[in-house]
Order: sequence, then C-alpha cells, then structure tokens
Amino acid sequence: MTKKGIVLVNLGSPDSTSVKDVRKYLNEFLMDERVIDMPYILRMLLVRGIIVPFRAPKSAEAYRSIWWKEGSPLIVLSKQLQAAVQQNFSAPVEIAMRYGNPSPKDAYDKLMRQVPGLEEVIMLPLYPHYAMSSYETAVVYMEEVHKKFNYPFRLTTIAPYYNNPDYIHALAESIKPYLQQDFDKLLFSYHGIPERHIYKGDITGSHCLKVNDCCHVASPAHQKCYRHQTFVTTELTTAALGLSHQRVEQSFQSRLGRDPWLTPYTAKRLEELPKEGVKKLLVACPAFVSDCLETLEEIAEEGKEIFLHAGGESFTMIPCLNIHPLWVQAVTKWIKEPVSTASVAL
Ligand SMILES: C=CC1=C(C)c2cc3[nH]c(cc4nc(cc5[nH]c(cc1n2)c(C)c5CCC(=O)O)C(CCC(=O)O)=C4C)c(C)c3C=C
Ligand SMILES: [Fe+2]
Ligand SMILES: [Fe+2]
Repeated sequence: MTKKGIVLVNLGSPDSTSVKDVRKYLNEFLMDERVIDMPYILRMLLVRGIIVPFRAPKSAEAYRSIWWKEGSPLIVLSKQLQAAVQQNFSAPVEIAMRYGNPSPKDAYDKLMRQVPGLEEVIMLPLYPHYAMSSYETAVVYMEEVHKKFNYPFRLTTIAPYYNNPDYIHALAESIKPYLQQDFDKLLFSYHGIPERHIYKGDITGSHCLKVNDCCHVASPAHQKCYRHQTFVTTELTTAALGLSHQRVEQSFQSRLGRDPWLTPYTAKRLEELPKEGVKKLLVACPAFVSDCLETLEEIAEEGKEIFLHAGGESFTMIPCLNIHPLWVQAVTKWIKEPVSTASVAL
C-alpha cells in the first residue's frame, strides 16, 4: 500500500480585513505573472504603484462585509470541505492556498509529519476549469514548492473537472432545490479573465477567438480554454436540470482594469435583464467551489443591488458546492482513483 496524503488547493484570502493584510495579499496575488502577465518591472510599477494602493482600502471594506467570526468564508469553507473529505480517508487531508495561508509548504510539512515515509500526495485544485490565472498557477506553484524543498513524495494532480459527470451531477443537484421557486432565468456567472489570456493559452495558436464560434468547434485548444470549459459546464448542467436554453444565460464577472475581458459582463447583464422582461433571477457561480468574496459580495450584495435597482423583482444567489454531500462524494471518488494530468508547467 502506497503511503499517501491529500491536499486541496484553493486561491486564498487575506489573513484579516485590515488594509495592511489585504494589501499584502493583493501584492502577492497580483504580482503573480500568470495573473498580471506583464514584464516584471512594468507589473511592479502597475501593481505596487497604482492597483494595490487604490484597491486595498476598497477590498478591505468588501471583505469586512462578508467576513465570518471564524475568518474568511473561502478559508472556512475550504476547511469544512477538508474535514468532510477526511471522514472518508485514513490518509491525512490538508488544505493549501495559492496566496496567503496556509501555504503549500505548511500543507506538505503537515503531511510529512503525519505520514512517516510519505510516498504520494494527491493534489486537487479547487477550480473546475483551466485558466492560467487559477488552475495553472496553483498547480505550477505546488510543483515548484515540491521541487524547491526536495520533498521525497511524488505529486499527482487531478485534472480540471468542468465536464466530469460527478461534478455536473453535484452542481445540478445543488441548484435543483432553487428551481422550485418562481424564476424567469438562471444566470451562470463565471469569474472572468482577460481575452489576452485566452489567446495566450491557445496551444494551437490559431483557434481561440480566431475561428468562428471557436468554443463550439472541436479543437485541442480546449484542453486549456477557460471559455470553452465554462460553456461545457453550463451546457451539461442545463441538460442535467432539464431546462430549456431560453431560461439559461452565461456571463463573466470580476473584471479588473480596462483591457477586454470575456463577455458578456455580469454587471452589465444584471442591469439589462429586467428591461428584457427578466424580473425574477437565479444566479449560480460554478467557477468557484467555495463561496468567497466574489460570490458573497460581488454577486449576492452588489449584483443584487444592480438588478433590483434596474427593475428586477427577486434575486437569488445559489450557494457554491461548499460541502454538499454529492460534492464531497465526488472529491472522495477522484482522490481514490485519481485521473491525473501531466505537469502543466509551460
Ligand atoms: C475561477 C477562478 C478565478 C480566476 C480565473 C481568477 C482570475 C483573476 N482574478 C483576478 C483578480 C482578483 N480576484 C480576486 C478574488 C478572487 N478571485 C477568485 C478566483 C479566480 N480569479 C476568488 C475565489 C477570489 C476570492 C478570494 C476570497 O478571499 O474570497 C481579487 C481580490 C479581491 C478584490 O480586490 O476584488 C482580485 C484582485 C484577476 C486579475 C484574474 C485574472 C487575470
Ligand atoms: Fe479573481
Ligand atoms: Fe475557445
């Protein structure tokens, strides 16, 4: 029997809602070359000189509006998932954050202490879709730390699961109870990314955003195309729920800066929908498996206000998978029989 450990990897949050801690977190996050993909000096000037000084106080306030007494919702929910998954394993389960705490080194060290002679660590990124700024950076960083500190175990990474039947089933079942209420539309709002990242991630160099209706034309580029993968999640979940296409729509949230990001933008659609006759709205956010600032503040607070102010009548944000029993079951199954990817390092 291989001596194993498990690590669930999420994005991370600031240590507290103080401007100082939020500034530290944003600096680490936005100085990541896979998030702000500019040459180092330019990135440094932009992030440390402009974005973070302006953004940190506003972000700190946003975090204050959603913070729980136990801490950041994203961290608390990741820990709850860890505890739920742990029930199904004798091997230890730890969590690691791409930015902030607990760090990958903290997680690896804890696993090493718990399993003498540790031989394999199975890593599950808590991102269903492949994006350079989410799944890829998390995996590359976990690999770098693994290599830098010469850990003796091998690392097995679970592939993006945007189309995995167990993920789709859990997502659909988590949405289903909300369809009992009267609603006009279900909006799938995914975290956005710059269009530039889609071009960069195109392994063919000639498909993404170049071929007509690219995301629906078969291509090897889809292995790393976030846009394609989000469409597939929406499509499969819509089918699993038995909803007609007219009752479903997809958009992208959280744009940062002025560059074009994936469209349509969620905030814009929330303003337009009531004028198109959509008065009762349900919103699901499948790019996140744990509720976080982007769902609890940007959608449930800001998004709701935009929609109601524009003439909407009811707005319901559907919680993320968090610790839904079917999600815990899916994670358990994948860890038991991991479908691994090769290193994603470019
Ligand atoms: C689907 C996963 C995510 C992708 C892809 C992603 C890309 C991306 N994000 C930013 C900038 C910010 N994101 C912020 C918060 C945040 N982002 C994700 C996930 C993805 N981001 C999550 C889960 C969270 C919430 C963290 C939490 O603590 O709850 C923030 C910080 C908050 C704020 O100031 O708004 C920033 C900034 C970029 C630029 C980007 C792609 C290029
Ligand atoms: Fe983000
Ligand atoms: Fe595509």
